[in-house]
Amino acid sequence: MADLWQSAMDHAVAVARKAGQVVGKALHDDRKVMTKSSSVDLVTQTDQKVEQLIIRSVKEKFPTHRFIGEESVAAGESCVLTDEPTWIIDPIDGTTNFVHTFPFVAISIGFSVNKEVEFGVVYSCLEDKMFTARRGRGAFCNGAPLQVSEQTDIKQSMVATEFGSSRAPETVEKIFCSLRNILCIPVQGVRGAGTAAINMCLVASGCVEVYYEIGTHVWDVAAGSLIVTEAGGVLMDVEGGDVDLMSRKIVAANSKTIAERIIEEIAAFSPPRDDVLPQHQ
Ligand SMILES: Nc1ncnc2c1ncn2[C@@H]1O[C@H](CO)[C@@H](O)[C@H]1OP(=O)(O)O
Ligand SMILES: [Mg+2]
Ligand SMILES: [Mg+2]
Repeated sequence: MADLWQSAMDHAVAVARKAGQVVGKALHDDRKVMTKSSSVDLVTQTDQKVEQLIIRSVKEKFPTHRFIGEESVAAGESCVLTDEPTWIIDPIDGTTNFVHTFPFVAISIGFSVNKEVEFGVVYSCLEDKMFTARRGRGAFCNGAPLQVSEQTDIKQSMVATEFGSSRAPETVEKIFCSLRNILCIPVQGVRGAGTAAINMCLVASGCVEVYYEIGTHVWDVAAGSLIVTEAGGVLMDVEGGDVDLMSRKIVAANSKTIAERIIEEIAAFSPPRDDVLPQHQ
């Protein structure tokens, strides 16, 4: 059903662009903040409004498709990936950035069939960069092909990561342990855009060699995962195994060499998986 997925992808691009306009407008007049799991896990009316806008628009065109949306899961819906065509949506990836007007905010839409991501759309709306990938057909930014960096030396590499939303002392300890180990390899720099989806697009674009994080959710990484692999990159678990998008642990790198080198330095921990209740811990 290749043609059907292409029309779904075209729809995803169109609705992501429309969502980006809503986000861009709300940046100036509608940033009323609420909290979810903790005082640093933020949500706004715009997150909820944009998710509803996307889901409504997709349902009209593809009434049988399923959804996993960040804000729907936060409202109690299940987060289980089946073999059915499923839209995996993060309406605003980078809500903390949005609230502070820090200029990296993305709409992330992944689409999976038989538990495999068929296409991914990440719209970095404040930069007006539309990142797209379709399985087997490459990754693009505003239509231009993307290619990961060719760097093989970790000491000449840039690393992206985030501090996440947990402030539990044991978690913060592990995050800083990994960060210190990696900084002292030494690598040339450590960066974080404040959004998992854009960090993955930075790997796909060749700006950073590797992004790793523990604590991401499936809606943060579904679309970006295909953009990275279609740009020639690799995905792994932080402990070296195969990536599992529900496991909340991800390494996205330009190569297996760089991924494995970073993994040596990561102090791993295991937050509750996305597909077991309760959500959002
Ligand atoms: N305080 C915080 N700092 C950074 N990321 C946070 C965060 N709270 C939630 N996150 C989420 O965790 C992801 C991975 O770092 C981010 O892309 C972001 O997605 P969100 O904006 O969609 O919630
Ligand atoms: Mg997110
Ligand atoms: Mg979000």
